[in-house]
Amino acid sequence: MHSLADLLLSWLPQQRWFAGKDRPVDGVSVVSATELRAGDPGLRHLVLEVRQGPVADRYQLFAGVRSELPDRVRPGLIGRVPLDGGPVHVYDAIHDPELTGLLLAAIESGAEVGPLRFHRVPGVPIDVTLPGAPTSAEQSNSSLIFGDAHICKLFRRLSAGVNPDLEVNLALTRRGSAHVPAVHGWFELVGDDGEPVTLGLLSEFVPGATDGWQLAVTSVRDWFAQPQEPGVFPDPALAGGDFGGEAERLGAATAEVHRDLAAEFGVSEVRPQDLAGLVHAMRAQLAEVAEGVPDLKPYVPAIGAAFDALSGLTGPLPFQRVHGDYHLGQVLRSGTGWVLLDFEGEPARTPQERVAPGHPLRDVAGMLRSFEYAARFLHADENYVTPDAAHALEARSEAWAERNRRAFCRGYAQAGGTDPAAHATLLRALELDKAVYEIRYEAGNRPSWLPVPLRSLAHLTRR
Ligand SMILES: Nc1ncnc2c1ncn2[C@@H]1O[C@H](COP(=O)(O)OP(=O)(O)O)[C@@H](O)[C@H]1O
Ligand SMILES: O=P(O)(O)O[C@H]1O[C@H](CO)[C@@H](O[C@H]2O[C@H](CO)[C@@H](O)[C@H](O)[C@H]2O)[C@H](O)[C@H]1O
Repeated sequence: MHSLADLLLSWLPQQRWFAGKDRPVDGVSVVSATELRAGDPGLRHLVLEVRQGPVADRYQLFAGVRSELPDRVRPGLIGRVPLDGGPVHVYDAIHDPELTGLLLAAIESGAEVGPLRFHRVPGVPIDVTLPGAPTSAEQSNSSLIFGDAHICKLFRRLSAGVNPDLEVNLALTRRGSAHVPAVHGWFELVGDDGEPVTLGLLSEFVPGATDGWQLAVTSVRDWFAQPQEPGVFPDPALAGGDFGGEAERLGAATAEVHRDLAAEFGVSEVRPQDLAGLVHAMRAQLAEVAEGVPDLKPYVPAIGAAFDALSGLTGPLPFQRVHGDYHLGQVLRSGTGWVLLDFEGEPARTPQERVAPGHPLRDVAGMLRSFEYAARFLHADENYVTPDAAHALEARSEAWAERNRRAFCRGYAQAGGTDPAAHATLLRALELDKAVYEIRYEAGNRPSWLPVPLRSLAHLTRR
């Protein structure tokens, strides 16, 4: 029988949340194990150290332990291992409602178990009988939904310190922002040095909401299905599932959140001549990603030129705390408006980079990239679009992306954000930088999606 570490070697790279799929895993070890429940089923919190070449990343796993495995838990199975004197099944406990409830109970009671500390925001009622079920969302971490009351995000790859998602959400909740779900609690691991490592965030669940990605892709499908009279290109505004109005409102919500972030975390003025560090970082990422993904190489000169053009900017630039990884999957349309999620920054960046102040147009650029993704991602699905049809649909994709880009930027500027139209050089460099990041992200996390950002580079670099 294999050891748990051996089983994890092959199990981890199959998980959506595992961020190192572009490199072989050399070794896995358990560096912290905390028993949250003894018996059958049992629950242990594990911190795993995963070694890949010179890099060692830490991931967390809530490991369920059972002698017999019910079918509902089977999707999380890691394998059978010798433990506590007998062979037992070990599995990812997010699939086991008998165990997920223990997390909510620990937050409710403010429990301390070994190095784990659970916190509850005072005054928030928590019904500990609610079972937690995993979401089916396309995401980098894992989340559990408890009834229609709470959602608990388990950060998978761990980094030292307070996670920026918790830090920013606490600040915006305190400010009474209507555009973030209220924080209900969190939990962390406190190391021997007293430093916390945020492990999870419990937030208000926004019921009946749909995320921006689903809405946008539905709109794109409707638009692709819109009939066309010979020689007359249809107006995307007249398509049944038009997203333009929502894109404009999303732009406005984004500007309001930027205003609140500036008020909470401050604004510093960066002189154009001080942008050299930023350009250097953009160029370094470009070189690194092109090395790993040769298909990026033909675009390197055009992208590099767009970065260099930043040296021609004039006037001080306001830098502030931003979302940092802004896209359509990070926004929910609730019954009352747009809600922003996941202020964790880009998961493929270092913790320092994730919290570094940036120009607010960085988020605008992220969302514009997302419109490009939504407009073209169906092209990568050969069951939906044959290579010939993909060519014919390109004009439709272009029109959809353009309409929603404009609407979003209009909403953003009208609500008081920096006018994107007046900062074309900066916006272009930020958009290309985001596209390069996406190529790295897709190679490491979802290799089958790699053609999506690669294909859109042809358009971006021609603009
Ligand atoms: N407060 C919430 N209410 C309802 N659904 C949510 C909430 N927070 C997250 N979700 C759902 O979970 C998905 C992933 O959340 P997110 O915070 O972006 O996680 P990740 O960091 O793993 O990408 C979202 O796209 C959304 O569908
Ligand atoms: O998991 P996070 O939401 O923190 O962000 C990472 O994963 C995203 C995908 O889940 C990725 O976003 C890219 O794909 C989206 C479609 O799935 C698209 O809307 C985004 O524009 C595109 O960047 C994101 O880059 C990554 O950091």
